[in-house]
Amino acid sequence: MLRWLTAGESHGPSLVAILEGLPAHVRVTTEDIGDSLARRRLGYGRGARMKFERDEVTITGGVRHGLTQGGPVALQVGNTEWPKWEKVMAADPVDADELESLARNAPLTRPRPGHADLVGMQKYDFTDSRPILERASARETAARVALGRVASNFLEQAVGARIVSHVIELGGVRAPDGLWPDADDLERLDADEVRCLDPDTSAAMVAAIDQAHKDGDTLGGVVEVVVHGLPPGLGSHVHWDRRLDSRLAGALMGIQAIKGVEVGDGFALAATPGSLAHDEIVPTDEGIRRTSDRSGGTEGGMTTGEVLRVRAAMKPIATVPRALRTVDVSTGEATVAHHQRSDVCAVPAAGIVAEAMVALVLADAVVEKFGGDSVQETKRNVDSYLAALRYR
Ligand SMILES: Cc1cc2nc3c(=O)[nH]c(=O)nc-3n(C[C@H](O)[C@H](O)[C@H](O)COP(=O)(O)O)c2cc1C
Ligand SMILES: C=C(O[C@@H]1CC(C(=O)O)=C[C@@H](OP(=O)(O)O)[C@H]1O)C(=O)O
Repeated sequence: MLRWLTAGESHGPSLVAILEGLPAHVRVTTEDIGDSLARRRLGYGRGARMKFERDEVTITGGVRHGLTQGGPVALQVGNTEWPKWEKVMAADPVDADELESLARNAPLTRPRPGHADLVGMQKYDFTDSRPILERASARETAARVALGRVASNFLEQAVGARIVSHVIELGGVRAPDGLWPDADDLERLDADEVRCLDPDTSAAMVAAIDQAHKDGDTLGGVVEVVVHGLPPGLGSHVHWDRRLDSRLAGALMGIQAIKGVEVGDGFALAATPGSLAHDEIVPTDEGIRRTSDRSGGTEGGMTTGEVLRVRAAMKPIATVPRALRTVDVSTGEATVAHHQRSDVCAVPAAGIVAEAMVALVLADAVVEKFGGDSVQETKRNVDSYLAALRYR
């Protein structure tokens, strides 16, 4: 079993993360993780913070000379904003007069609709939304992406699986159906401002972001994560919580602002007659194959060996510049929500976070099915399973 955990606040000194349960000999370096973190910062429509926040990653445990050692992998992503927040976010008590003199520390009493602010204050008994928004912030996704890179290196080295995401809808602009990337399209997608495969759609998405920016508004969209090279049989049909689709859906819904998940053609299948909704099975010279990939590479909660496709729908950024109505909880008066800076659209970045979550779930499923204390052992187990597969 793989376990992972993150800690840290948006303006604290750093985020930390631990991944436990990976075999030894997974090749991974600080540079690999830095590359993945840089991909999360790409994307047209992100706010001011992305221009000056750097993700300073340090691996602090579990890796030696570029190889995992079998113990928990621990890492830290430094927040370069920290010096400005040293007092406001200090772990130890700070002199009350000094704190009061800091404009940055003024209590946030106008909770933002669409954020954890209000309900978090109610639940955790705070009169200031700072302690809530610091942890609810999607800054935390940097830690997940860092762990996701370790998991995805493992998947590639043990199984040969490769993960890539793309944006299929943004601000209501939709890419043509039936278009999904090969693993080799990753660089091309990263070079596109909104990580969309189709250049015309990409241009329309960029225009939609410009318009939203002008209007003081924000946008959401849909990302699709595509995984090539998975063996059949990850997950299981035998129990709801062992189903891979259920585990993937939970992981994707666990990303801030994700409000819907689809596996394969998802909701569209609900409106399709059964004769056209499934992937027919045919004999070919290369063995048994499916004629299409509407199911997104899972049947009965298990991978089929076809391309895995899962989608996540992100709501528009909740800190809307044209601020939304709220209540000032210190007075009970109607007012508008506080707004400083924020992203206009973070859908391309959400795709990178979704890749990380999918990588972690799949790595867990691989460890569960194939075991192994070294990657070599996992790979031998995968190879022997594939060699013995009936009905290939
Ligand atoms: C990559 C990424 C970046 C985000 N950036 C912002 C942002 O700049 N401003 C904002 O208000 N919300 C941002 N969000 C979304 C909020 O964190 C999210 O709306 C909030 O957690 C509440 O959503 P929930 O109800 O789904 O948790 C971002 C989300 C993601 C995944
Ligand atoms: C810092 C990141 O994203 C942040 C996520 C976020 C939110 O409310 O979720 C709000 C913004 O932060 P701030 O309120 O400090 O401007 C984003 O920049 C990041 O992705 O690294």
